Amino acid sequence: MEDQLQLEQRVKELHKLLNEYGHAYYVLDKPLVPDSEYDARMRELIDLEERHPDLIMPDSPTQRVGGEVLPGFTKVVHDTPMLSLSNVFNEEDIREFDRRVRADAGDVTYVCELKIDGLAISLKYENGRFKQGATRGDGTVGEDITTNLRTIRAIPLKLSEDVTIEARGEAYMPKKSFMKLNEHREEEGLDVFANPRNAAAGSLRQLDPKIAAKRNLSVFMYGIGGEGAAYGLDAHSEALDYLDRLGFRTNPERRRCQDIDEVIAYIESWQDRRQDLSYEIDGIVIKVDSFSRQEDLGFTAKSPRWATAYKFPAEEVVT
Ligand SMILES: NC(=O)c1cc2c(N)ncc(C(N)=O)c2s1
Repeated sequence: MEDQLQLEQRVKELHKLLNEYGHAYYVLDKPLVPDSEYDARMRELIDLEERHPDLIMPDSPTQRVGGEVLPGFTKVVHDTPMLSLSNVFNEEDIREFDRRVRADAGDVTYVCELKIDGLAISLKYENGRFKQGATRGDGTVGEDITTNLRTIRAIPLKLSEDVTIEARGEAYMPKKSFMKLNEHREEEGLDVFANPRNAAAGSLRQLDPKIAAKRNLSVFMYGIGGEGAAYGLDAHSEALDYLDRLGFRTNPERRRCQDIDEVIAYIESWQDRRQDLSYEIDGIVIKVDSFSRQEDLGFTAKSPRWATAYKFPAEEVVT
């Protein structure tokens, strides 16, 4: 008869190990141990929980893939709207955006980020634990896809601090996973997905989380819902670093730019390099960094006036 206390101790140790290994592998893309070691520890935890179901905790790494198939998705009203971005298409538009920003807010610095071609999501945590995940929907009302988002290993079930926060970002399917998925679908005589964004959206709209779990989705988180100032943050770049510290996956290619010339140089540097990325991007997001400058600028009916998205010219499809 194994000692109950020793069992609980070992389960806690395995949670800690698997969360550390998982964070390093799925969030930082820097594995700490070979896959064989990760799998062996996961196997040990699954066996322990099968023999002692009383030891199964809701945030155990084994509990990412829920059992039940949902009858449908319930609606979620976002605490603050998930707005869309205005678009710019060339250098003249970008300079005009900068002129308008400086007319109302004076000299500003910007943050440039890769615009991930996936679907926007909202993740809510209470006291550091993942509680609810939703799609953007129409910006005001989205769908509760918590059970599907729990299967994405780049989404932490428990944060490094017991904070109550909403993180916003993009769920996406890596290019390699997209190619493999379409090969399988072709072999099975199923319709193929037109692009990774549709494949990611289709995967997260599955009512059976076991299907979403097999689609190898990932995320990049890029904002905090509500007032960043509530967390003692003065700028978007600080919010991104805070999301990192909490355990979220953020995109490492972000760049703070002192002026619009640096923004334009950054955009030009990605014009051709984007095909080297393991995920699709459809542009570059440009944001005024300071939250107080953002407040000076405010919003139009549907978009922030302190941000815009430069869209790459559509790639000519080689037929
Ligand atoms: N619609 C939006 O507000 C955004 C959409 C996206 C996107 N698809 N990818 C990256 C960012 C970002 N890093 O801010 C944003 S922001």
